[in-house]
Amino acid sequence: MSSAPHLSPPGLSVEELSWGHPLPGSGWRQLFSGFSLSCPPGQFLVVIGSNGSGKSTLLNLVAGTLRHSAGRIHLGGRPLHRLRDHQRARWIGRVMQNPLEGTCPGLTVAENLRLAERRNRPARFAAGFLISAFGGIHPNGGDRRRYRELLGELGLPLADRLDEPVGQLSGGQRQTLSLVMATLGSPDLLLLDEHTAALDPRAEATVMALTDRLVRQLGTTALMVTHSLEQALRHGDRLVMLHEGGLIGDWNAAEREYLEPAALRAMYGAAIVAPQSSSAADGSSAS
Ligand SMILES: Nc1ncnc2c1ncn2[C@@H]1O[C@H](COP(=O)(O)OP(=O)(O)OP(=O)(O)O)[C@@H](O)[C@H]1O
Repeated sequence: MSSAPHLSPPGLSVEELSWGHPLPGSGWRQLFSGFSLSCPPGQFLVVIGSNGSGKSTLLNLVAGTLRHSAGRIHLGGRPLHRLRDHQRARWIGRVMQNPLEGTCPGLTVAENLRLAERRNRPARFAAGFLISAFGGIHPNGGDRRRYRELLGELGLPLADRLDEPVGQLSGGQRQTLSLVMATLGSPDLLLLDEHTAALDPRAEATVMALTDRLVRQLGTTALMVTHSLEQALRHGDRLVMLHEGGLIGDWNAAEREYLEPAALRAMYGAAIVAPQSSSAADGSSAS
Protein backbone atom coordinates (compact mmCIF):
# COMPACT_ATOMS: atom_id res chain seq x y z
CA MET A 1 0.00 0.00 0.00
CA SER A 2 2.81 2.40 0.82
CA SER A 3 6.57 2.52 0.86
CA ALA A 4 6.47 4.11 4.32
CA PRO A 5 7.98 1.96 7.05
CA HIS A 6 5.37 -0.02 8.94
CA LEU A 7 5.86 1.06 12.53
CA SER A 8 2.53 -0.46 13.47
CA PRO A 9 0.24 -3.03 11.82
CA PRO A 10 -1.14 -1.88 8.42
CA GLY A 11 -4.74 -0.85 8.10
CA LEU A 12 -6.11 1.60 10.63
CA SER A 13 -4.67 1.47 14.10
CA VAL A 14 -6.01 3.65 16.90
CA GLU A 15 -4.02 3.28 20.10
CA GLU A 16 -4.62 4.63 23.57
CA LEU A 17 -6.63 7.56 22.28
CA SER A 18 -7.78 10.26 24.70
CA TRP A 19 -10.12 13.14 24.00
CA GLY A 20 -12.50 15.18 26.09
CA HIS A 21 -14.55 18.33 25.92
CA PRO A 22 -15.64 21.09 28.26
CA LEU A 23 -19.15 20.83 29.64
CA PRO A 24 -21.55 23.75 29.30
CA GLY A 25 -20.99 26.06 32.25
CA SER A 26 -18.02 24.39 33.82
CA GLY A 27 -16.44 20.96 34.12
CA TRP A 28 -14.89 18.52 31.72
CA ARG A 29 -16.07 15.27 30.13
CA GLN A 30 -13.40 12.77 29.17
CA LEU A 31 -15.16 10.93 26.35
CA PHE A 32 -12.27 8.76 25.12
CA SER A 33 -9.70 7.53 27.57
CA GLY A 34 -7.13 4.98 26.37
CA PHE A 35 -9.41 3.96 23.47
CA SER A 36 -7.91 1.42 21.04
CA LEU A 37 -9.27 -0.07 17.84
CA SER A 38 -7.42 -2.00 15.17
CA CYS A 39 -8.81 -2.40 11.68
CA PRO A 40 -6.95 -4.60 9.15
CA PRO A 41 -6.46 -3.31 5.58
CA GLY A 42 -9.59 -3.63 3.49
CA GLN A 43 -11.87 -4.23 6.44
CA PHE A 44 -15.31 -2.64 6.25
CA LEU A 45 -16.11 -1.75 9.84
CA VAL A 46 -19.60 -0.66 10.88
CA VAL A 47 -19.92 1.46 14.04
CA ILE A 48 -23.17 1.74 15.97
CA GLY A 49 -24.06 3.19 19.36
CA SER A 50 -26.53 5.40 21.11
CA ASN A 51 -26.65 9.19 20.64
CA GLY A 52 -23.59 10.87 22.10
CA SER A 53 -21.60 7.64 22.41
CA GLY A 54 -18.74 9.14 20.39
CA LYS A 55 -19.19 7.68 16.89
CA SER A 56 -18.81 10.93 14.93
CA THR A 57 -16.11 12.13 17.30
CA LEU A 58 -14.12 8.98 16.58
CA LEU A 59 -14.40 9.66 12.84
CA ASN A 60 -13.44 13.31 13.38
CA LEU A 61 -10.37 12.28 15.39
CA VAL A 62 -9.32 9.82 12.69
CA ALA A 63 -9.99 12.41 9.98
CA GLY A 64 -7.97 14.95 11.94
CA THR A 65 -10.75 17.54 12.15
CA LEU A 66 -10.50 17.05 15.92
CA ARG A 67 -7.19 16.73 17.75
CA HIS A 68 -6.78 14.08 20.42
CA SER A 69 -4.91 14.89 23.61
CA ALA A 70 -3.03 11.58 23.78
CA GLY A 71 -2.59 8.42 21.74
CA ARG A 72 -1.67 7.45 18.18
CA ILE A 73 -3.58 6.96 14.94
CA HIS A 74 -1.78 5.13 12.11
CA LEU A 75 -2.94 4.25 8.64
CA GLY A 76 -0.72 1.67 6.96
CA GLY A 77 2.12 2.70 9.26
CA ARG A 78 1.67 6.43 8.60
CA PRO A 79 1.05 8.52 11.70
CA LEU A 80 -2.12 10.37 10.70
CA HIS A 81 -2.01 12.66 13.71
CA ARG A 82 1.27 14.18 12.52
CA LEU A 83 0.14 14.87 8.96
CA ARG A 84 -1.05 18.19 7.60
CA ASP A 85 -4.64 18.47 6.42
CA HIS A 86 -3.81 18.40 2.70
CA GLN A 87 -1.66 15.29 3.17
CA ARG A 88 -4.41 13.54 5.11
CA ALA A 89 -6.93 14.45 2.40
CA ARG A 90 -4.97 12.36 -0.10
CA TRP A 91 -5.42 9.19 1.90
CA ILE A 92 -8.81 9.66 3.49
CA GLY A 93 -12.14 9.95 1.67
CA ARG A 94 -15.14 11.09 3.64
CA VAL A 95 -18.89 11.28 3.14
CA MET A 96 -20.97 13.20 5.65
CA GLN A 97 -24.61 12.80 6.66
CA ASN A 98 -25.83 15.95 4.93
CA PRO A 99 -25.99 15.59 1.12
CA LEU A 100 -25.34 19.36 0.90
CA GLU A 101 -21.90 19.04 2.50
CA GLY A 102 -19.94 16.85 0.11
CA THR A 103 -20.49 18.72 -3.14
CA CYS A 104 -20.50 22.27 -4.55
CA PRO A 105 -24.08 23.04 -5.65
CA GLY A 106 -23.16 25.83 -8.08
CA LEU A 107 -20.78 23.62 -10.06
CA THR A 108 -21.75 20.90 -12.50
CA VAL A 109 -21.34 17.18 -11.87
CA ALA A 110 -18.20 17.14 -14.06
CA GLU A 111 -16.70 20.17 -12.29
CA ASN A 112 -17.31 18.57 -8.90
CA LEU A 113 -15.54 15.42 -10.06
CA ARG A 114 -12.66 17.53 -11.36
CA LEU A 115 -12.42 19.30 -8.01
CA ALA A 116 -12.29 15.97 -6.21
CA GLU A 117 -9.57 14.73 -8.53
CA ARG A 118 -7.50 17.84 -7.85
CA ARG A 119 -7.92 17.44 -4.11
CA ASN A 120 -6.77 13.85 -4.24
CA ARG A 121 -3.83 14.48 -6.54
CA PRO A 122 -0.38 14.06 -4.93
CA ALA A 123 0.77 17.53 -3.91
CA ARG A 124 3.34 18.94 -6.31
CA PHE A 125 3.72 22.62 -5.72
CA ALA A 126 4.38 23.84 -9.25
CA ALA A 127 1.72 21.70 -10.92
CA GLY A 128 -0.79 22.49 -8.17
CA PHE A 129 -0.13 26.20 -8.52
CA LEU A 130 -0.57 26.14 -12.29
CA ILE A 131 -3.81 24.16 -12.06
CA SER A 132 -5.19 26.57 -9.44
CA ALA A 133 -4.12 29.67 -11.33
CA PHE A 134 -5.50 28.65 -14.72
CA GLY A 135 -9.02 27.45 -14.09
CA GLY A 136 -8.19 23.87 -13.14
CA ILE A 137 -11.77 23.02 -12.22
CA HIS A 138 -12.91 23.08 -15.83
CA PRO A 139 -12.85 19.54 -17.12
CA ASN A 140 -11.52 19.03 -20.63
CA GLY A 141 -12.79 16.52 -23.18
CA GLY A 142 -10.60 13.74 -21.81
CA ASP A 143 -11.80 14.36 -18.24
CA ARG A 144 -15.42 14.29 -19.34
CA ARG A 145 -14.92 10.99 -21.20
CA ARG A 146 -13.33 9.44 -18.12
CA TYR A 147 -16.13 10.64 -15.85
CA ARG A 148 -18.81 9.36 -18.21
CA GLU A 149 -17.09 5.98 -18.37
CA LEU A 150 -16.61 5.81 -14.61
CA LEU A 151 -20.21 6.69 -13.80
CA GLY A 152 -21.45 4.41 -16.58
CA GLU A 153 -19.39 1.48 -15.26
CA LEU A 154 -20.91 2.03 -11.85
CA GLY A 155 -24.36 1.96 -13.45
CA LEU A 156 -25.13 5.52 -12.39
CA PRO A 157 -27.52 7.68 -14.47
CA LEU A 158 -25.33 10.65 -13.51
CA ALA A 159 -23.21 9.65 -16.52
CA ASP A 160 -25.76 11.50 -18.67
CA ARG A 161 -25.95 14.54 -16.39
CA LEU A 162 -22.34 15.73 -16.35
CA ASP A 163 -23.29 19.30 -17.25
CA GLU A 164 -26.08 19.74 -14.70
CA PRO A 165 -25.45 21.91 -11.66
CA VAL A 166 -25.27 19.66 -8.63
CA GLY A 167 -27.79 21.91 -6.85
CA GLN A 168 -30.45 20.48 -9.18
CA LEU A 169 -29.82 16.88 -8.10
CA SER A 170 -31.87 15.06 -5.47
CA GLY A 171 -30.34 14.29 -2.07
CA GLY A 172 -29.76 10.67 -3.10
CA GLN A 173 -28.04 11.67 -6.33
CA ARG A 174 -25.84 14.14 -4.47
CA GLN A 175 -24.86 11.49 -1.95
CA THR A 176 -24.07 9.11 -4.80
CA LEU A 177 -21.83 11.79 -6.31
CA SER A 178 -20.23 12.53 -2.91
CA LEU A 179 -19.38 8.86 -2.57
CA VAL A 180 -17.83 8.69 -6.03
CA MET A 181 -15.88 11.89 -5.31
CA ALA A 182 -14.65 10.59 -1.96
CA THR A 183 -13.32 7.42 -3.59
CA LEU A 184 -11.89 9.00 -6.76
CA GLY A 185 -8.29 8.95 -5.64
CA SER A 186 -8.57 5.36 -4.28
CA PRO A 187 -8.14 6.48 -0.66
CA ASP A 188 -6.64 4.07 1.86
CA LEU A 189 -9.44 4.91 4.27
CA LEU A 190 -13.07 5.79 3.68
CA LEU A 191 -15.07 7.44 6.48
CA LEU A 192 -18.85 7.32 6.18
CA ASP A 193 -20.75 9.26 8.82
CA GLU A 194 -24.43 8.26 8.64
CA HIS A 195 -24.19 8.97 4.94
CA THR A 196 -27.64 7.54 4.18
CA ALA A 197 -29.48 8.98 7.19
CA ALA A 198 -31.12 11.79 5.19
CA LEU A 199 -32.23 9.57 2.29
CA ASP A 200 -35.50 7.82 1.50
CA PRO A 201 -35.41 3.97 1.48
CA ARG A 202 -34.91 3.72 -2.26
CA ALA A 203 -32.03 6.20 -2.35
CA GLU A 204 -30.58 4.54 0.76
CA ALA A 205 -30.56 1.16 -1.00
CA THR A 206 -28.85 2.66 -4.07
CA VAL A 207 -26.19 4.43 -2.01
CA MET A 208 -25.53 1.35 0.16
CA ALA A 209 -25.18 -0.89 -2.92
CA LEU A 210 -22.68 1.61 -4.35
CA THR A 211 -20.87 1.78 -1.00
CA ASP A 212 -20.46 -2.01 -0.90
CA ARG A 213 -19.27 -2.07 -4.49
CA LEU A 214 -16.74 0.75 -4.17
CA VAL A 215 -15.30 -0.51 -0.89
CA ARG A 216 -14.81 -4.01 -2.35
CA GLN A 217 -13.55 -2.78 -5.70
CA LEU A 218 -10.97 -0.43 -4.18
CA GLY A 219 -10.06 -2.71 -1.28
CA THR A 220 -10.14 0.32 0.95
CA THR A 221 -10.45 0.15 4.70
CA ALA A 222 -13.80 1.72 5.61
CA LEU A 223 -15.48 2.94 8.79
CA MET A 224 -19.22 3.50 8.54
CA VAL A 225 -21.28 5.04 11.31
CA THR A 226 -24.97 4.23 11.19
CA HIS A 227 -28.12 4.24 13.31
CA SER A 228 -29.74 1.70 11.01
CA LEU A 229 -29.68 -1.72 12.63
CA GLU A 230 -30.65 -3.21 9.29
CA GLN A 231 -27.50 -1.76 7.73
CA ALA A 232 -25.44 -2.85 10.71
CA LEU A 233 -26.59 -6.44 10.27
CA ARG A 234 -26.27 -6.55 6.48
CA HIS A 235 -23.21 -4.53 5.51
CA GLY A 236 -19.52 -4.63 6.31
CA ASP A 237 -17.18 -7.29 7.69
CA ARG A 238 -17.33 -6.36 11.31
CA LEU A 239 -19.66 -4.53 13.67
CA VAL A 240 -18.68 -2.64 16.80
CA MET A 241 -20.86 -0.87 19.34
CA LEU A 242 -19.74 2.24 21.20
CA HIS A 243 -20.97 3.55 24.50
CA GLU A 244 -19.56 6.54 26.39
CA GLY A 245 -16.38 6.45 24.31
CA GLY A 246 -15.71 2.74 24.86
CA LEU A 247 -16.29 -0.45 22.86
CA ILE A 248 -19.06 -2.54 24.37
CA GLY A 249 -19.55 -4.91 21.44
CA ASP A 250 -17.34 -6.31 18.68
CA TRP A 251 -18.61 -8.95 16.26
CA ASN A 252 -17.02 -10.35 13.12
CA ALA A 253 -19.20 -11.27 10.13
CA ALA A 254 -19.73 -14.86 11.29
CA GLU A 255 -20.68 -13.82 14.82
CA ARG A 256 -22.97 -11.13 13.49
CA GLU A 257 -25.04 -13.77 11.69
CA TYR A 258 -26.42 -14.80 15.06
CA LEU A 259 -27.35 -11.32 16.22
CA GLU A 260 -31.01 -10.44 16.30
CA PRO A 261 -32.14 -6.83 15.78
CA ALA A 262 -34.14 -7.08 19.01
CA ALA A 263 -31.01 -8.12 20.93
CA LEU A 264 -29.06 -5.20 19.50
CA ARG A 265 -31.88 -2.81 20.34
CA ALA A 266 -31.86 -4.18 23.87
CA MET A 267 -28.12 -3.52 24.03
CA TYR A 268 -28.70 0.04 22.89
CA GLY A 269 -31.14 0.38 25.78
CA ALA A 270 -28.72 -1.26 28.19
CA ALA A 271 -25.96 0.95 26.85
CA ILE A 272 -27.96 4.03 27.67
CA VAL A 273 -28.53 3.15 31.32
CA ALA A 274 -25.57 0.94 32.25
CA PRO A 275 -22.00 2.21 32.53
CA GLN A 276 -19.44 0.53 30.31
CA SER A 277 -17.69 -2.48 31.84
CA SER A 278 -13.92 -2.16 31.75
CA SER A 279 -13.43 -5.60 30.15
CA ALA A 280 -15.47 -4.52 27.11
CA ALA A 281 -13.08 -1.75 26.18
CA ASP A 282 -10.29 -4.06 25.03
CA GLY A 283 -11.93 -4.75 21.66
CA SER A 284 -12.60 -8.42 22.38
CA SER A 285 -15.69 -10.13 21.02
CA ALA A 286 -18.83 -9.50 22.95
CA SER A 287 -21.10 -11.98 21.23
N1 LIG B 1 -16.13 19.64 19.08
C1 LIG B 1 -16.80 19.32 20.18
N2 LIG B 1 -16.82 20.13 21.26
C2 LIG B 1 -17.48 19.81 22.37
N3 LIG B 1 -18.18 18.67 22.52
C3 LIG B 1 -18.23 17.84 21.49
C4 LIG B 1 -17.54 18.10 20.27
N4 LIG B 1 -17.75 17.06 19.43
C5 LIG B 1 -18.52 16.20 20.10
N5 LIG B 1 -18.82 16.65 21.32
C6 LIG B 1 -19.62 15.95 22.32
O1 LIG B 1 -19.13 14.63 22.40
C7 LIG B 1 -20.20 13.72 22.59
C8 LIG B 1 -20.20 12.67 21.50
O2 LIG B 1 -20.64 13.28 20.30
P1 LIG B 1 -20.73 12.47 18.94
O3 LIG B 1 -21.24 13.42 17.92
O4 LIG B 1 -19.45 11.79 18.68
O5 LIG B 1 -21.81 11.36 19.27
P2 LIG B 1 -22.47 10.31 18.29
O6 LIG B 1 -22.27 8.97 18.89
O7 LIG B 1 -21.98 10.50 16.90
O8 LIG B 1 -23.99 10.75 18.43
P3 LIG B 1 -25.18 10.83 17.37
O9 LIG B 1 -25.60 9.42 17.13
O10 LIG B 1 -26.21 11.62 18.06
O11 LIG B 1 -24.66 11.48 16.12
C9 LIG B 1 -21.48 14.55 22.62
O12 LIG B 1 -21.81 14.76 23.96
C10 LIG B 1 -21.08 15.84 21.94
O13 LIG B 1 -21.82 16.93 22.44
